[in-house]
Amino acid sequence: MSNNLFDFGMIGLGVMGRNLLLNTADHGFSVIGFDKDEAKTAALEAAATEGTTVKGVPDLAHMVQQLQRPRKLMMLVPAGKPVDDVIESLLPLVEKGDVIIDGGNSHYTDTLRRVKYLRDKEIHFMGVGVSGGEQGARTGPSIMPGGDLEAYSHVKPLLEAIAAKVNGEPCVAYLGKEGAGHYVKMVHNGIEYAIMQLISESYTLLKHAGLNNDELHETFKKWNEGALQSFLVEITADIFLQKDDKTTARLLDVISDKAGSKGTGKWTSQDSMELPVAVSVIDSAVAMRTVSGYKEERIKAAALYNESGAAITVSTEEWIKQVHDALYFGTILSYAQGLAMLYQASRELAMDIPLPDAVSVWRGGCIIRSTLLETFTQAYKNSPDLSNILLDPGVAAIIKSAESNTRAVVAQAALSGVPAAALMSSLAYFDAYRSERMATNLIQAQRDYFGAHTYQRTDIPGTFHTEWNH
Ligand SMILES: NC(=O)C1=CN([C@@H]2O[C@H](COP(=O)(O)OP(=O)(O)OC[C@H]3O[C@@H](n4cnc5c(N)ncnc54)[C@H](OP(=O)(O)O)[C@@H]3O)[C@@H](O)[C@H]2O)C=CC1
Ligand SMILES: O=C(CO)[C@H](O)[C@H](O)COP(=O)(O)O
Repeated sequence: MSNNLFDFGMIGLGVMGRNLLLNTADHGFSVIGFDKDEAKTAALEAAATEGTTVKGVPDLAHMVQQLQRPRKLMMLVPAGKPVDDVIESLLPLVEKGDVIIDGGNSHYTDTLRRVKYLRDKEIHFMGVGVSGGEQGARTGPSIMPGGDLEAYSHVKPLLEAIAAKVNGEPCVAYLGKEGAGHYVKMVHNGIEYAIMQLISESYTLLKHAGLNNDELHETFKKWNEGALQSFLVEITADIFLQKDDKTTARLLDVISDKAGSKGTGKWTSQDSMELPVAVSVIDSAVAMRTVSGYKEERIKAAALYNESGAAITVSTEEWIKQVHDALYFGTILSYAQGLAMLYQASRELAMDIPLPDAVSVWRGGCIIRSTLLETFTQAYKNSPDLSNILLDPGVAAIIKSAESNTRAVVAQAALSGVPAAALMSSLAYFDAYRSERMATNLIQAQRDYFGAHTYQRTDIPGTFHTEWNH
């Protein structure tokens, strides 16, 4: 710490801000934090590792005055108005050339607006996605920065120090202009929703075959030692064992099935439609969280439509293998759709997102980290401008190996009446994507029939309209 000035300041000392700041201090940076909740500010220093330089201050101006220039400040406050409020409180305190970072889950259009607003005042504003939850923030998250390169040069050493490491490489890279960091984080979360939905469908399909919590734990634990190795499969295995501290049940069995959400999955679906890019597995995941909220209607519908579905016909061992492959297939389709969205957004929104770097950054620290990302890294090494990872021969070989079991699971889910919207969606997307000729020629005919919307022909160039025989 030179001149008694601090290297880095944090505004918002909740789950993410406190842990990221302590992580930063552990890497030799002197840090200072402020939260409008005085109790959180007061608790900061006691949580620091011995020998690190960490200070909590109850006043924002006091914090800003104690930062080295150009000042490097991050906020980790809830998205929306709190971010604008923090910016307004900072404006009288910061100077030309300072760097303000929003590390929360802000919508990228808000980030674009804020970048412009602050650029006019010669303040750098960076939208930086951070993933890894509480533990990741404390020990090494995946970090997705976007913004101007000059600002990035000021914070690069610090972000590289605190990020998760994979094979010694930090899980952070410059991901493009202005809103690119938050765009990549939004799509990361869309993929997160899709994979979580696929895992929950796999859970219900295995339960349908009679697996209890201990067997589910063993199954997911084993899966996590193989091709499905990932953070989400790993924590799922743990979840089955957690005991409830209020009853004799396992905790999972007493958790309500109404799923919450803060909106990033929905934003991914909404923005995919603007581009447009098809992210149907993500859409299904968002829709299923919504359906989960219809609890009272679902209870009535369950009584009305209570026919039991067909039993599973294969052995439990074979069913576990089939569900494994279906989850693997669906997971690849989730990444494929998210990455295709980034590919398109990078061009349409002129954000210059380097896809190989985005994939590399996701390999460690974040919620969607998995060994599959090594496969995708290789795919981008072979072909850096790949529009969809399904077109990579290595990925195609994996998909083909899992395809037949995926079909078996989707068919069985339909016959048994087990909800499996994301798995079904992944297979439906795949079948459309691999169709040289789809049935959408009929849609074109219908559009021209009722609305003279015109169509193109397969044999003659040009645009045509027919007076259909009504
Ligand atoms: N939790 C997670 O796993 C992840 C969260 N994120 C994102 O990170 C951001 C922060 O999340 P998280 O840490 O979980 O949220 P928390 O609610 O735990 O912490 C936010 C903190 O910011 C404080 N705060 C709000 N407004 C101001 C202000 N104007 N000035 C100073 N402090 C303020 C809040 O105080 P008070 O409580 O008094 O309002 C609170 O202490 C969000 O955008 C979230 O979506 C990203 C990745 C993972
Ligand atoms: O950003 C995160 C992880 O990367 C959040 O933890 C996650 O998105 C939570 O979202 P939701 O509450 O909508 O499930």
